[in-house]
Amino acid sequence: MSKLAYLGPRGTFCDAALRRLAPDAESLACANVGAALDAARDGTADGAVVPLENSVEGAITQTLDQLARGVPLLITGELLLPVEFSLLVRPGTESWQIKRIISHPAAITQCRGYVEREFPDADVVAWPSTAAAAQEVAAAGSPYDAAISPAVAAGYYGLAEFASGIGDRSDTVTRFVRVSRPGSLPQPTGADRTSLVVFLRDDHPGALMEMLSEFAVRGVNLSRIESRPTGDGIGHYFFHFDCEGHVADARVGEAIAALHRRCLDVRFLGSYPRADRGRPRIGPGMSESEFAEAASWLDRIRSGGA
Ligand SMILES: O=C(O)C(=O)C[C@]1(C(=O)O)C=C[C@@H](O)C=C1
Repeated sequence: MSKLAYLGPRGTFCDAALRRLAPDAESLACANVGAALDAARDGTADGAVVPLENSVEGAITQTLDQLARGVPLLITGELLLPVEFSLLVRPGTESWQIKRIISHPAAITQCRGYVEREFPDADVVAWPSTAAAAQEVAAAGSPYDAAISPAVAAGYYGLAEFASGIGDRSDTVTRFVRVSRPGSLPQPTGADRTSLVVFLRDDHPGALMEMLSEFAVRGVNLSRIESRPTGDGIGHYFFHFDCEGHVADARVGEAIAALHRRCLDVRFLGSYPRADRGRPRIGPGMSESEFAEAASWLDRIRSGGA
């Protein structure tokens, strides 16, 4: 049975994502995303399940930065998980007693409207995860009164659901990915996504456009682009890309190879089935058979044929 690390403890959205992505896996709760990825890297676990982006909050930058550096890991699967928040309290807690609220920063931001409306004077404090917040509120003598958390954590930690559906939007989704140490890639399914990190060779006019054009001229649709600071001063960035298709597809493989030629470094983060099963629209001249035919035509003319 494989063991997967995740942002714990039991009851986080990450826990729910892991159970959906790998129902038979053993799970290893970690204190933060970095620790979960390190467990996958050093072999403590066979892989990890981590949040990558949220439909309201955008990128989970901690995950992006950790995947871009250090020992490489490959994304082997993704899941879109609807996220619904509840306010969890110790049983018997009344509204006027809720003065200190804790949760994961992403959860706090997604419930800002509710908290400002219902508890305008409360202190809101960031905690490592939603379920860690629930666990803290349940602990004897905790100075905190309420946790923004998935409802399921109430059962795990003996809390009561003071309010449910407290997110500012009811249709929020977080995209989670499963990562593993490099090995074999998931087979192409025709509905795949490829993730990459690109470090520029130098900063010059049009550098971003040159990268984008490698995808555009091969008819590869991008589904996400994110710039992240390298840390080497203001104005220095690297880029995360998600594109439609699998590295085994000629158009995707050639686009990535072109970036490898032109850029300082390209970190391949994996090709894996899309959670929404969406298939790319393949423009004229961009199909596998057309790439293959063009390659054999080139071979022919290079060897003197017509
Ligand atoms: O704290 C959790 O429950 C998590 O799984 C983390 C996380 C996140 O990193 O965005 C996941 C989904 C929600 O957006 C809030 C928190």
